[in-house]
Amino acid sequence: MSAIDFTSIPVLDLAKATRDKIVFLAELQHALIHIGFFYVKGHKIPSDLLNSLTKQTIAYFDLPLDEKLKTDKTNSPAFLGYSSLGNETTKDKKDNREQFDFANDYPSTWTEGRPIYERLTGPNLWPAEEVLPGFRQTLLSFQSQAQDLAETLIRLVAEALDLAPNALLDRYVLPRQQHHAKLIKYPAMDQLNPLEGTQGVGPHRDTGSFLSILYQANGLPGLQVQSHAGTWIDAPAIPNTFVVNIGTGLEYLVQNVAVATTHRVLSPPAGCGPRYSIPFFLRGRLDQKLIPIDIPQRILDQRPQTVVTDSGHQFRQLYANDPGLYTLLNRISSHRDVGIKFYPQLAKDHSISH
Ligand SMILES: O=C(O)CCC(=O)C(=O)O
Ligand SMILES: [Fe+2]
Repeated sequence: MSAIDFTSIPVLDLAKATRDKIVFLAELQHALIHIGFFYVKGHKIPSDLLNSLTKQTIAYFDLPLDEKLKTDKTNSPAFLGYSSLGNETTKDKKDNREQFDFANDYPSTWTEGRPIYERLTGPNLWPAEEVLPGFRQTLLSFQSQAQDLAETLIRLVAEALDLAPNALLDRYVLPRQQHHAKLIKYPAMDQLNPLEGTQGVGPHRDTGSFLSILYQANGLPGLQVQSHAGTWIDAPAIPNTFVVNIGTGLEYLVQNVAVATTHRVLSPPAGCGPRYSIPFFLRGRLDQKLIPIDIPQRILDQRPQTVVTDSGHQFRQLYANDPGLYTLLNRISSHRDVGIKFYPQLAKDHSISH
């Protein structure tokens, strides 16, 4: 076990990043190296926008199934749109959540002969405006503000590791890159088939991304983070904050000195109603190999020695060598119906079946 383990998740105040930067960077450095998770308060995303986002999220999932299926992911080679309850798996176990994936609204530009992962960039599937007035605009506004926040944070992450502020952003994140976000609904246990278990989403590390920013929209508990010793620590919703965590891409790039910590979501207890949450994932560019960067030795020396994980996930060298193909294969194995429809050969070559 490492010398410094954690029993709770720290709250960092972004306002301090300008007011008292040295202290802020020291707190951030500690969170990156020893926890891999932190809350951020003092951000600039207006609460009015977040309240509208929560309302739109609930309204979307309350639509009749046939309306939601008009935006079904099986219509999107970019894996955007709706996936129904139990349609996603983590480590071959069914997750009990419904989702709507969205991203910066870009057209698809892939043509035959271009790298296949370029098909991951493509347009959103929106419900008709008259069905959910304001939905599209609210989500895109959140998407753009969450991206600004993530870019601010990744600059501060670089500084906290004694790198130049733009060392990560300029090289590894493209200005017009398509980043994903999603609306998620986790039904409470009394709304699920008892045989389905209590896995909202199973233990995992965020793969194929650098930073995740999570808004716990209606304040329900369920998110848990695994300490180095293997204990599950609650990460309850704290008003006016986001939960931030590190993805495996960034972990690899910085020689494991920022940890991509394992986490999971338990279905809400019976009687609580559903949990709604909205993560945004800052993705590294798909065409840029990941080559670990130089980090000062005094920072490397602080790395935890042993970290227990229930994730089962091993870093795959393919991610570093070909982030685009890796990201695509990851999406195919999480959403097999979409993968088999649009990428049958790849799914076959990698033994991905229903
Ligand atoms: O919904 C949550 O609270 C966490 C979601 C999550 O970890 C994920 O989708 O990667
Ligand atoms: Fe996650």
